[in-house]
Amino acid sequence: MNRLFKRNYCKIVKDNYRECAPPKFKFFKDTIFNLSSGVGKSGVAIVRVSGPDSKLVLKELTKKSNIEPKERLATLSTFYHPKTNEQVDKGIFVWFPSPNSFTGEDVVEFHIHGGRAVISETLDAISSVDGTRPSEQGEFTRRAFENGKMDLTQIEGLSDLLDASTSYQKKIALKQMQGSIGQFYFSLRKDLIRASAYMEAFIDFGDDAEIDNETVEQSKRSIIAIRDKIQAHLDDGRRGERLRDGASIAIVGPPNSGKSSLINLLSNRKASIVSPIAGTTRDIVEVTLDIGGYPVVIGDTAGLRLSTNDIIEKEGIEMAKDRFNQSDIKLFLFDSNQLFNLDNNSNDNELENLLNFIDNETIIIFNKFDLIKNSSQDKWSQLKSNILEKIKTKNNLTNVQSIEISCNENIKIKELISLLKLNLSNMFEMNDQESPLLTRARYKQHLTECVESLDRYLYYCDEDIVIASEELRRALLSISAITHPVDLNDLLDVIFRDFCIGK
Ligand SMILES: Nc1nc2c(ncn2[C@@H]2O[C@H](COP(=O)(O)OP(=O)(O)OP(=O)(O)O)[C@@H](O)[C@H]2O)c(=O)[nH]1
Ligand SMILES: [K+]
Ligand SMILES: [Mg+2]
Repeated sequence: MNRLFKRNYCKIVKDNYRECAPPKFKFFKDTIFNLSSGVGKSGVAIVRVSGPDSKLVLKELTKKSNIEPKERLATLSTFYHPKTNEQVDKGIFVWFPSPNSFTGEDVVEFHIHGGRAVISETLDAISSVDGTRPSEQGEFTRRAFENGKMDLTQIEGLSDLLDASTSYQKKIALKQMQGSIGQFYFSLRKDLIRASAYMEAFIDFGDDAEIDNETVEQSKRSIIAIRDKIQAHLDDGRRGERLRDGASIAIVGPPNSGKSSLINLLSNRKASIVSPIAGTTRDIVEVTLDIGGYPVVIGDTAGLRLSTNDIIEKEGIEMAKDRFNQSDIKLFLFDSNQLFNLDNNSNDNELENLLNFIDNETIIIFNKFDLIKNSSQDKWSQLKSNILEKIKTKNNLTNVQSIEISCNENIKIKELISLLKLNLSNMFEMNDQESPLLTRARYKQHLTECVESLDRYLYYCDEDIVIASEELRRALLSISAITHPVDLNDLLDVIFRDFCIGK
């Protein structure tokens, strides 16, 4: 490669890197404060102060004008109101000097007794110090972002962490808050910069560049590889969606097999009407649950009686079928006793048709197992394996999962839950190490735009190098926008609106 070209190439890479470096410190003038722990009476409350006058606040509240607080160590102290000199509380403060704090600024935390009067007097004491004001919603986090302590994906991870209601959601949010997804996008961006710098240098130098075709081809190949990596990340098989909305589980089966009894048992409440009348459930009854730390939405459905003439029931059955087809995990419930008493020689069309539904994502549940007498167990086992074998051959399945339970007698319900956990963990944790979970629609949008630009680049790069290079630049902007968007204001307002006052 020509030396001049090489130098130009390096300069372009450097400039681009600089462009996507995290922002510099902002040096906000105001010192902000607020209650950071939950509102209401509590054992301990935490009031956080951030900004240039944090140390002044500490001096005023401790009445020690030459205090040299220990860094990031809990110190017991009495706190006073600077105006009245009255004692406010006795508690602990922790001093986090800039830049080693959450916001990057000087921060002091007061750990005080969590009574309403103590909290309000402490806030009043702090507000009486010059240069301080109460924080706005999410303002501490916003400062952390604007001072380059966190990128936008980390902040979104923090927001998810505060919202997480299951341990799996918590695990993913914590990873994201610590930068997993941000680093993934950052490294994609770096690769893209390196690959595209060849193109830019080529344009700047034109024919003088004396770069061989092989160099251009190589740059093209690496761009194709990056494009494919982003596309693979985009094709995440709804994993991100499931994380947010929960995996979808459907309970289906013939009428009166105990579907509503099962959803009530799993959700520990009377969510759906149970009765001995076949055809009780008509609509889909949904319950959001945490099973083994995974978020799920379970739907109870109308009993599948394929031969019915009742139009309302028919409608319910259609809904049940749709729900079955859209679900990640399907629980197909049979009444063991009913199966047991079927006349072996009769060709039960209804049952045959029902068996067609069962696929790889189905767990077959033989409910009402309490009704199978001990003396009939051998006969039952035989019957069961015949049915399972039939399902396998009929639907071409290598394996079917099944379990015998009783909703009324609480037989093997724990085992059923373990089986569900196993299926959920296989589903949620798969490919976890390959690329981070696509957790937000916002990322999806930017990445899709990025891939579209790269596709246009690949289309144009042999025809019009200027257009092609412009597309590369756009691809870079799209991916940068995920962690460090150019037009921030609207986006930040939306994000920080979700945070509480003291965060
Ligand atoms: N013996 C016994 N009876 C059960 C069991 N589970 C449910 N039942 C009874 O079976 C009847 C039907 O139960 P449901 O839960 O309403 O059944 P379903 O499948 O929702 O019925 P549809 O909504 O009409 O399709 C009720 O009388 C339940 O008490 C069980 O494990 N053992
Ligand atoms: K019923
Ligand atoms: Mg029901």
